[in-house]
Amino acid sequence: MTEQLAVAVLGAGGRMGSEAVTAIESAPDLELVAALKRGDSLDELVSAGAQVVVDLTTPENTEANVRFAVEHGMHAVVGTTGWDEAKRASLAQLLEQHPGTGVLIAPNFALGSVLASSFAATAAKYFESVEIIELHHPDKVDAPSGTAIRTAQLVAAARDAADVPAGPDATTKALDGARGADVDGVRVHSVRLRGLVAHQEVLLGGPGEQLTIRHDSFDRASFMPGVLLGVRAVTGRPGLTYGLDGYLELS
Ligand SMILES: NC(=O)c1ccc[n+]([C@@H]2O[C@H](COP(=O)([O-])OP(=O)(O)OC[C@H]3O[C@@H](n4cnc5c(N)ncnc54)[C@H](O)[C@@H]3O)[C@@H](O)[C@H]2O)c1
Ligand SMILES: O=C(O)C1=N[C@H](C(=O)O)CCC1
Repeated sequence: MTEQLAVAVLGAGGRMGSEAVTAIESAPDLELVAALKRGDSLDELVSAGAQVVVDLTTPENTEANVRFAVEHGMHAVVGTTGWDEAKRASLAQLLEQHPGTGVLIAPNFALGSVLASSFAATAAKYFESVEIIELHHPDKVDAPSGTAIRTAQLVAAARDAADVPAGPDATTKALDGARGADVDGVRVHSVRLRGLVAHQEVLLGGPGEQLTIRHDSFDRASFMPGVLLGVRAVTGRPGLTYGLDGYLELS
């Protein structure tokens, strides 16, 4: 039998972390060697011999956690939000000093969500208008969601590459926030509602028509195939990968 990959979870007491612990424990090729909660020392990752660290913590803590992992020769799979361009650039620099070490930052692990964002980017240049509505549970601390930010970035890059002008918008008078957040020129609207898990709609409008690309995560089980895919693949993907789409064959 081939050796199991030693995996640690950070944020093991949280909604996603507890689900990831169960998924890793159920995978025959993976061994859960540490499950750290808030307040536990990161040194436990080293003493446990973790090869891959899964970070599902909070936007304030994730950067320090991941940098610690890389500095100690561990690969990391990161689902936590808050990784803006400056933090990613700084991490990429750190990874240059640790050749062979890989980090995956995945704003969304659900394969359907990754596909939906990719489809939206493909469609974006064919429509005058694009706006995003993301809808999540009310215990979420960040807005817009990491998924919506990533989707807006992909959509904006596709429109820029095709020289598509900004979408029409005659608004000159609006209450603060009424038109949502501007992410690279794409309007993103955030809904927080009890009963929801994680949902997103990309609305694409042209003369007389609308295309809506919607994805729903009804349960956090939806994220686990992507977490496991990331854990298994990251050891062979040195450097920084932003988006699970980087590990899939999407074009
Ligand atoms: N990429 C994805 O597919 C995906 C899916 C769901 C959630 N998320 C993101 O994952 C993050 C966690 O989401 P959640 O719903 O599980 O939140 P949560 O609040 O339920 O869990 C976070 C947990 O991390 C713990 N924590 C904080 N700092 C820690 C540290 N240094 N070490 C160990 N534990 C620490 C907290 O005590 C908490 O238990 C959020 O940023 C969320 O947006 C990503
Ligand atoms: O529940 C959350 O929090 C989620 N966070 C990620 C995001 O911000 O996009 C992924 C979806 C669920």
